[in-house]
Amino acid sequence: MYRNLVMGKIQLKFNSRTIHGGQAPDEAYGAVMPPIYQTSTYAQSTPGGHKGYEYSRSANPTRTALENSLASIENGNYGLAFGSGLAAIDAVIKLLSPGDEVISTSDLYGGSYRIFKKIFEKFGIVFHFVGMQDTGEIAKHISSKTKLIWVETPTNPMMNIIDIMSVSQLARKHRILLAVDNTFATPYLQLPLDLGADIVMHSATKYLGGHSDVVLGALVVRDKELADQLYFIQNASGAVCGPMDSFLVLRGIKTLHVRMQRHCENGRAVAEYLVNHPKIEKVFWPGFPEHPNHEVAKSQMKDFGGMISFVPKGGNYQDAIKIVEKLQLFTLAESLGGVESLAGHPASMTHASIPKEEREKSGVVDALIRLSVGIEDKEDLIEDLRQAIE
Ligand SMILES: C=C(NCc1c(COP(=O)(O)O)cnc(C)c1O)C(=O)O
Repeated sequence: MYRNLVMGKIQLKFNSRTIHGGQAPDEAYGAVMPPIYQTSTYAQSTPGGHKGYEYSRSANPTRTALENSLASIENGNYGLAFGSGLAAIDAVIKLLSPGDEVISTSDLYGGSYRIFKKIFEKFGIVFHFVGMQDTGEIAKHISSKTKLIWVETPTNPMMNIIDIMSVSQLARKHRILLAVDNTFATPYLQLPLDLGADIVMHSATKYLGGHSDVVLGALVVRDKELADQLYFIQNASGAVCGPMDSFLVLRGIKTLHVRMQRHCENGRAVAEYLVNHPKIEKVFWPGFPEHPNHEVAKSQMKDFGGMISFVPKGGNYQDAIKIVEKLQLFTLAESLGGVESLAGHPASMTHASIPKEEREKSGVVDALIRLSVGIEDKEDLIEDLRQAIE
């Protein structure tokens, strides 16, 4: 049970669990960092006579250390690691059967929309995309066929906030699984399992890895039966991550708490600069009291993160492109959550797989710019934005 991780007689708090959670010095030589077991197979003294590992798709000691760490930081009992965030999502949807229905937030990562619509609809899974800022809207779409509610909060890229506890109460009432993509917030800011979710998912490519040097996905659950179903899918489908990537995310997690503090501090400074800028039309950041669900954000988040989206005044496609091309410290690139600040143009990059009329319904207009505010000096970040927007 990783929730109550104890070292000796000390019940560890979150920051300590990012460093020690799920890990102990290696039994062989006392290595403090879990070794990278770069092996696909393990000697057996007789068929089945192994030391708990027989083939690295099924289990690998470095991946096990990462899965234990993931369970520990999300207050779960079981962690699972995959080759990417979308591979983790793939595993969750494979819990379902043809004819089952999923209610998903209508503002979500473009790749998540794509795997739902372009991959799993072909196998008979029905997806409804709903504005989830009001839990009542979700309830209107529940039927006897609804088996999963898929939440991102904050959402990518409109920064909508969804009330996890409220949605979990609705899901539980109808015996529907609730999965929360916790990529933008991370467990430093938000603990979906504590708020009633059944499954937490991460693109660990982002804040958990934290250095833009690995692609990896994660799931964390508390229920053993659900964990066993997901471990079966993980092994049977085989979309696992390797030991080197597992090591990189293990190392990233160790500084998650200090990095998130700086992401939040810099995020606030950038959001406040933009919202007071005469050439900026609208800024989307859950830390503003004017944010539609700011009170929900305050109730379920420790702080408001480093992800921000904004629209330049009178903005169109060209205005947005001109700004992102002029940025020098913010790097124009896909992805988010690394130590370096990144800028993106969702309409033509991360959300290009969503049809224009569909994405514009949730506010992803051609002029929208998304920022992943890193941990550089905030004065430099603001100067970069000033010269790009002027
Ligand atoms: C690459 C980007 N997003 C990946 C992502 C994913 C997919 O994770 P991958 O590790 O890229 O497969 C899932 N959920 C959220 C909220 C995400 O943001 C991006 O938004 O730039």
